[in-house]
Amino acid sequence: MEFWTGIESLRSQTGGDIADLLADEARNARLRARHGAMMFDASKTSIPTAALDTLLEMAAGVPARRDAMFDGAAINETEGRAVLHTALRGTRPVMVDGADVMPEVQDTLARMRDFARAVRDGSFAPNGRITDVVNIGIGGSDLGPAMATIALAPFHDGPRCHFVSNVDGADWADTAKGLDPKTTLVIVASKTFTTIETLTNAKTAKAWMGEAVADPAAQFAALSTAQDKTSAFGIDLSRVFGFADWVGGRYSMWGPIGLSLMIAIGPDAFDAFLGGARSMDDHFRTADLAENMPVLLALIGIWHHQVCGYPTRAVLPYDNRLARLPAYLQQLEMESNGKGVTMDGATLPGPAGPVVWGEPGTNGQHAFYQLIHQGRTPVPCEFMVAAKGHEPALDNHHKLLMANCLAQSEALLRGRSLDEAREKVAGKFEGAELERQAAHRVFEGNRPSTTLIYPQLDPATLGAIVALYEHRVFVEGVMLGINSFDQWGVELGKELATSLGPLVDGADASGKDASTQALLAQLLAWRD
Ligand SMILES: O=P(O)(O)OC[C@H]1O[C@H](O)[C@H](O)[C@@H](O)[C@@H]1O
Repeated sequence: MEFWTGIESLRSQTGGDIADLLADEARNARLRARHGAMMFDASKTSIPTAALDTLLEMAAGVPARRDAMFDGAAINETEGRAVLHTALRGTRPVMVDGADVMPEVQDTLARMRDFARAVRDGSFAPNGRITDVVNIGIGGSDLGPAMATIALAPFHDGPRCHFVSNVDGADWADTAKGLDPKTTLVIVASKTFTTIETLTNAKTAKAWMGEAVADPAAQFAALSTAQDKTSAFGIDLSRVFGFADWVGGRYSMWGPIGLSLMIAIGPDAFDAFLGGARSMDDHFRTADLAENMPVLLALIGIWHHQVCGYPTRAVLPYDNRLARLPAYLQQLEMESNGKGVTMDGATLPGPAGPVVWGEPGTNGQHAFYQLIHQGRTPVPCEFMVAAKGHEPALDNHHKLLMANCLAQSEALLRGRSLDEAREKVAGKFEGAELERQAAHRVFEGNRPSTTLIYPQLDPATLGAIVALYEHRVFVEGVMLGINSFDQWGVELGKELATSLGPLVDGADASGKDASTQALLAQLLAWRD
C-alpha cells in the first residue's frame, strides 16, 4: 500500500480509548516484542489491531531494503555509498565493490584492542602512564562514545575519559583544567578530519601539550577516514585508526570512533557491547515483521507522528546513566530522518521525523512532566527501565525508580476525572471555588506511552538498545521513502559560518541582512 494513502486511511482509527483497547489481551500481546532478555511494550498506545495490520502491510518493502543494507548495496543514494555500520560489529563477509570488507574491519579492531591494552596496562606511556583520555570530536564523533562512556560507568577500569566537542573555548578550558599534559592521551575523532570545531580544539590541545612535552604528537591518536589529513596534522600512522566512507558519522561508535570507550571499559567489555548490537542485528534480519522489535518501534513512531499528528516524542530513561541517550538519539533520529525530500527528489507530502527530546527519570518528573500530563498537545513517551541497578546496597533507590517509571505510564493512561478531582478538594473548598479548584486537578489521561525493560544496563544491553534505535530509524526512513543516511541540511550553516569569519573580525558586513548586521554591530561594540 502506498505510504501516504495508508496514512490517510488510518486517520479514522485514531482517538480510541487506550484503557478499552487494553482489555484485548490478544492485541496487547501483538504490541509486545521480546528479544533476548529485553521486552518492549507498546500496549499503552491507541493503536487498534486493524491499524497495526495496515501498518505492517505498509512495511512490506522493508525486508528487501534491509537485506540490501546488510549486503552492502549503495542504499545511501545521494552520496553513492553503502551503509554498513552493521559490518563493524558483524562476523559475516560483506562485499563492497567486489571485495570483502571484513578482513580490514577485523584488522582495525585488532589494532584498536592492542592500543587500548597498551594504554590501559601502561606499556604506552610516552611521558608517563596515561591517566586521562580526551576525545576531541563533535556530532557522531562525540555523542556515541560520550553517551556510552557514561552509560557503562560501572565497567570502567581504565583511565578517565573526557569529551571535548564545542568550539566554545570553555569546553576545552574546563576540561584541560584538571589534566596533566604528560599523562593525557588526546584522541582526535573526525570522520572527515575537516570539521572546524574539532580541528580548532585539536590544535589548541597540541599547543597545550607542546608546552609540557617535547613531542606532543606522540600523545595523539586519530580516528578518521582521511589518513592524508591525520598525517598532515602530525599523527603517526601507528596511532591512526581508519574506517571507510560506508560508516555514517552518527552510526560510527562501533568502530574506531569507539576507541575512548574501549580504553575506558577494556576490549572484552567493548566486544560484549558489539555482541549486544549484533544480536539485535540478527533479530532485525530474521524475525517476522510482526514480532520484530525495531519494526514495532518504527510503526509506533509512524502511528504517533504521521497518523496522530503528535509533533514530538520524549525518550525518558529511568536510568541515570542513560542521561545522554536523548541527546544521542536526537542526532541519530533527527539528522537521519529530519528530511523534506523523497529519495527521488520530490517534496515529501507530509512530515518525516518528529522532534525527539528527553531527560532521565525521575528528574524530568519535577521539571517538564506537567506539560506531558496536562498540556494540550500529547507527547508520546518512551520509557525505559532496568530490573536491577548496579548498586545492590542502594536497592531501595532502584525500587523507587521502577515504581516511578510504572507510575508515570499509568498516570498518563488513567488520568484523573472531574469527579475524582472534586473528591480530592472536597472539604477544602465549596461551591464555585470547589469547581474551579477541581478543574485544575483534572488529567485528561488516554495519553500514549511505551516501555522498554531489561534486566540491567551492561555493555551487551546498551549495544542492543542502540542498535534497536538505529534500525527503528532505518525502518521509518524506508517507509517514508527518504534517505536516512545523508545530512545535507547541516551544510548551509557551515558555509555561512565560514563567510561570517572575516565579519566577526570587523570586515564589511553590508552584504548581510539587517538583523545579522545589527547583531554583529552590537557584539563588536561590546568587544571594544
Ligand atoms: O566526524 P566529522 O567528520 O568531524 O563530523 C562530525 C559531524 O559533523 C557534521 O556536521 C555532521 O552533521 C555529523 O553527521 C557529523 O557526525
